[in-house]
Amino acid sequence: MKTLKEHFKDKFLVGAAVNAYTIDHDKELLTKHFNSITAENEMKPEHMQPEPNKFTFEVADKMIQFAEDNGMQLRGHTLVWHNQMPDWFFTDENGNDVSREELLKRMKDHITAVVSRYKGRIHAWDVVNEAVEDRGEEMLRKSKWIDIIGEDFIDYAFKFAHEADPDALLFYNDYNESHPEKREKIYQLVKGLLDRGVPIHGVGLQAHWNLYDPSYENIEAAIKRYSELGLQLHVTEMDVSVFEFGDERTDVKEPTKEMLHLQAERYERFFDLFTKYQEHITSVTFWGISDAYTWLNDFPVRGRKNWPFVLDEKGEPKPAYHRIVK
Ligand SMILES: Oc1ccccc1CN[C@@H]1C=C[C@@H](O)[C@H](O)[C@H]1O
Repeated sequence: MKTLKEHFKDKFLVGAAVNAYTIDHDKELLTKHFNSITAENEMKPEHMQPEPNKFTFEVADKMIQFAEDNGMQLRGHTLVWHNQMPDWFFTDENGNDVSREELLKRMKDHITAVVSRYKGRIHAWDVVNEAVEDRGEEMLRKSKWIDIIGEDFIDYAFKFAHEADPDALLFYNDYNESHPEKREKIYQLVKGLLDRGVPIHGVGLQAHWNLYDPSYENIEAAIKRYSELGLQLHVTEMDVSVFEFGDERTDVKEPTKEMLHLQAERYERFFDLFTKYQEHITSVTFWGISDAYTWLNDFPVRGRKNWPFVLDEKGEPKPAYHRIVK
């Protein structure tokens, strides 16, 4: 039976999100199936610069070394986001918001320190994560970034990253990327960046999907729409939850046969779409390695187990695996 990376080797990279534990514990499974990794949390600002001018690179250094030692690429995640930022980033010594100039300096210093450290070693960066508002008239979500700097915080983030590593592929990354309303906002945001000459090279589709949503039609429409921008597309955080978003039931202690069957159906159709658009989609990353661990065990319901991947809790292929590696 072919491994994931073997089966898709002529189509796109196949990646997995890793953490400080799985990079060691799941080394064999990682090197068997994947040729790309992403740090699930360890390269986010709260982990990379927890205190002003105090960078903690140890785990990230270990991950990039693991990737290079095993012929893998590494996707940097993420430089500018409204979540998982260290508290100090937006405030002065009195706890007040810093000025636009000061926050731009802190943004530049963070991006320059992190991106230049891994210059030429990190294949792609999620420069800005989840800046678009899900619903309503507003294009961009409220955040300390937009409150203090303004809407051009996004332009600056990409410019600083490009200055630090001109060869890195720079991505805008978001979830609910296939919902028509948000799709159009993401499209307009990225088109605006391109029109202003901002160095952006790709759109990251997080692909946090489930057994019921989004529709194949909406996914295909999103892939086609983003492809019109002429940029690379990365599926960056794929998982297929067995629960519909908003379903907070806690009575399911293991996936039912029906769930596994529907999940296999969905995964097959998803990867058929990725294959159909492989000239645009150059990387597909699962937001974990196997059902042994997923962030969905705690989101949106803390402590509620989920089984979103194609490898089970023992790292063995599930029905979905056999429908995509066919
Ligand atoms: O942040 C969200 C809020 C609501 C829905 C989905 C998301 C997805 N957000 C992702 C999920 C997990 C984190 O580890 C990733 O860094 C983030 O990009």
